[in-house]
Amino acid sequence: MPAHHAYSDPEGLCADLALLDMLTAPTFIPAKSTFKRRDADLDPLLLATAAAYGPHVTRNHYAHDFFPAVSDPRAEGAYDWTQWRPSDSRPQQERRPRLKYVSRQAPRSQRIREGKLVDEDKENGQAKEVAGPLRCTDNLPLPRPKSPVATLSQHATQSQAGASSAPVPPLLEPKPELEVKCMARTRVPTPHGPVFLHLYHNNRDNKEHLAIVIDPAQYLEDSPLSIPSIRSRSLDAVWSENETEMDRITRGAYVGRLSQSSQIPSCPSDPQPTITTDSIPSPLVRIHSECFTGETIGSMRCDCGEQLDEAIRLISQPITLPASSPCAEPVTIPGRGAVIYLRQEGRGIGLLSKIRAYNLQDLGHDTVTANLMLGHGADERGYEIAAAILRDLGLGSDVAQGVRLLTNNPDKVQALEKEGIRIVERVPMVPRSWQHKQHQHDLHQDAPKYEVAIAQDEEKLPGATMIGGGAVYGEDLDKYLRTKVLRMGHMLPLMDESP
Ligand SMILES: Nc1nc2c(ncn2[C@@H]2O[C@H](COP(=O)(O)OP(=O)(O)OP(=O)(O)O)[C@@H](O)[C@H]2O)c(=O)[nH]1
Repeated sequence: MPAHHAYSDPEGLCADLALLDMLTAPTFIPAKSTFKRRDADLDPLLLATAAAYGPHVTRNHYAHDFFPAVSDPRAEGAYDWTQWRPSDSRPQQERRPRLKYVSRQAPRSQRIREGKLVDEDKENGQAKEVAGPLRCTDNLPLPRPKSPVATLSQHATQSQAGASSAPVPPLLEPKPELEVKCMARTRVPTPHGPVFLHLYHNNRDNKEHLAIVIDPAQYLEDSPLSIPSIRSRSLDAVWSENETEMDRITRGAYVGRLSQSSQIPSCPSDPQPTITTDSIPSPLVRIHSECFTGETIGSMRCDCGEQLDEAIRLISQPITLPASSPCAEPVTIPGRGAVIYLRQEGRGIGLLSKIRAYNLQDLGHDTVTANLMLGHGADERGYEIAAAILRDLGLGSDVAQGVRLLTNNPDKVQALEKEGIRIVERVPMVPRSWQHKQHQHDLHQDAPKYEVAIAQDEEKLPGATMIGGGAVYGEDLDKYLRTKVLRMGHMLPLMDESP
């Protein structure tokens, strides 16, 4: 760069400023006129702009220190010291004008917070959307700060109090109190019977988590017992004064079975019967994490597809209640419960990392080590949103019956209990191939390989996901399940150790 890149030409200066304006404007503003051609060896403004597009420099930082010569003519390399005299006798206006440019962009951190900027995915160098709460047509209450970690005034007071005072916690932005809202609900017929699919938004992440509610008793006009329906409070709420009955029905806030002849919007105040008999078991609930490979393309590296189907099947099983007196008939009620389907692909590490982890597994590492080698935790999932969805559905609260949780994972039980969900029983999820193996073992010692038995027995069984009513099996799956038991503490007896 020439030592004296002078802005003695005011026309050139204006053109540069207009160009900078255009390049740093929050939205693209087409140039009003063409820019004057200048033949500097290296134009510092263009260099600065190019540099600002690099990975670690934001555009509004260029004037601070990247090209110090722009704002300070005495900075290193910027000033021709051979011209220096003890006192510069030239009048002020003859000196080189200093370029002062103030970007109109907010600081990068603020733009990221406001969701106007995409952050960089450190792992693959691609831009990714910054996670932020979903905002669209919903009317979630404004986030309320819980108890801030440390306020500015606390910081000021404590730092005045001197070094002996208690350590000041770092200034962190308080997380907004978690809110979930069921945006829509609809009936979906499945091989196991009808389910109500609920789609949730929340103010913590930008994922669309789901609840698959199994409660066909809601269709029955004369239910044998008064059992409370599993319904979303946020869905049944009135969202605005202007909401019409048709608006409510379209988003799924209706009762009974929707048809051309039955269109009854629900009411937030619809009375819910309380369970009067102890003999009705608590609803069966599964918290399931998304697994594209297992659920959609039938991967047999894991049992996720099978587990999703098995959970819906188990929850949909009719429940036979014991007869209340020797001469009374036993009563059968439809199955009740829900699968909360969390978008936490790959135990929270995402599909990209999970695919990479599979390659590491092919090299001989187990699922836990593969995650760690990629710089992730063994399990990065959280269950606050699942708990909030359960509460919204009236499941697992203290006043309600509590839930029976379908899982082998001790972390899930602990995390949900920490969130205040009452778990009255843990129901194990035994892999179907292990159930078969056990069955074959019980029948006779030299049973055929369980894979063959499974293929013959269950090939045609209908079910949810690509796996349907069948079972996944094979070497990959066995390794996966063993790692869950041996390294993640899953409560499942290993086949070779069971009788
Ligand atoms: N990182 C990683 N994630 C996997 C792998 N295989 C499956 N997953 C993910 O593991 C999750 C499955 O977990 P869940 O079905 O909730 O079950 P769990 O927590 O293991 O325990 P259970 O409730 O006992 O089934 C899904 O998000 C899958 O995508 C793998 O090899 N690596």
